[in-house]
Amino acid sequence: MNFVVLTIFPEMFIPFWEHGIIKRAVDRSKISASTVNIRDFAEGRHHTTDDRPYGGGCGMVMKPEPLAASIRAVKKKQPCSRTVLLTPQGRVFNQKIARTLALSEGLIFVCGRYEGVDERICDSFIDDEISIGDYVLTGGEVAAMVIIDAVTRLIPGVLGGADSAEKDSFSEDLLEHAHYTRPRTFEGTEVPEVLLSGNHKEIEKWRLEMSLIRTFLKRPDLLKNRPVNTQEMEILEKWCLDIRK
Ligand SMILES: CN1CCN(C(=O)c2nonc2N)CC1
Repeated sequence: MNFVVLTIFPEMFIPFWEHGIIKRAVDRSKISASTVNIRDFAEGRHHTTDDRPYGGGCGMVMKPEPLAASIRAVKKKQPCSRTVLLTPQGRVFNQKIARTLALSEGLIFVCGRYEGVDERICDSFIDDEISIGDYVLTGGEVAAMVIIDAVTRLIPGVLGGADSAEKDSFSEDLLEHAHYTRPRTFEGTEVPEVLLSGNHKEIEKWRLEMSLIRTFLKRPDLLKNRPVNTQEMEILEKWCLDIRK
């Protein structure tokens, strides 16, 4: 997987590439990660990347020429990569989209600033418009980091076997069960007995139960259209929870 981020603030990504899961993935050659400064593709003495909006109004708009030139330059090296524009107008990012993006050969993230990018870029150079949520950021960079983090951990071989992504929250469209570690008693509160039993069948059953109940209580929307198998329905019925209400 090749990640390339087009931004006018490449320095934002230096610490991001140098820590945690991203660094481990780069060191293990599971991903490549780089930035391209859009300003390097802007003409004129000041390498201007933005201008006033046609039709008037407040704020500035990112000019199409530097964006087009920088996207073309990257696509020339990575013709099979998908271009992703970070924008509040995009489909809202979730684990399902992360899993799909993780199958791509490469992703080129276009990080807008100001009021956004010239619409002609969206029309002719963008494969995917993605939002990380219904709020307004100052730029697409943080959104790109969120997506790169979530996608990288899904790439085979990036997470060690012990912390594989299969049992994540949302891996089966359920929230994760509660987690506990030592000490066994913390400020008078005990770890659930079943987790100390060594009975893996019971532990798995408890974990599924906790995931289902937590999802029902915290994110019932995730259950609304999710097929529920017999075992799961029995658990929900045991808790007298009707998910179809
Ligand atoms: C120009 N700039 C405006 C603000 N912006 C976002 O709010 C955003 N990006 O991805 N999810 C989001 N929400 C990114 C682009």
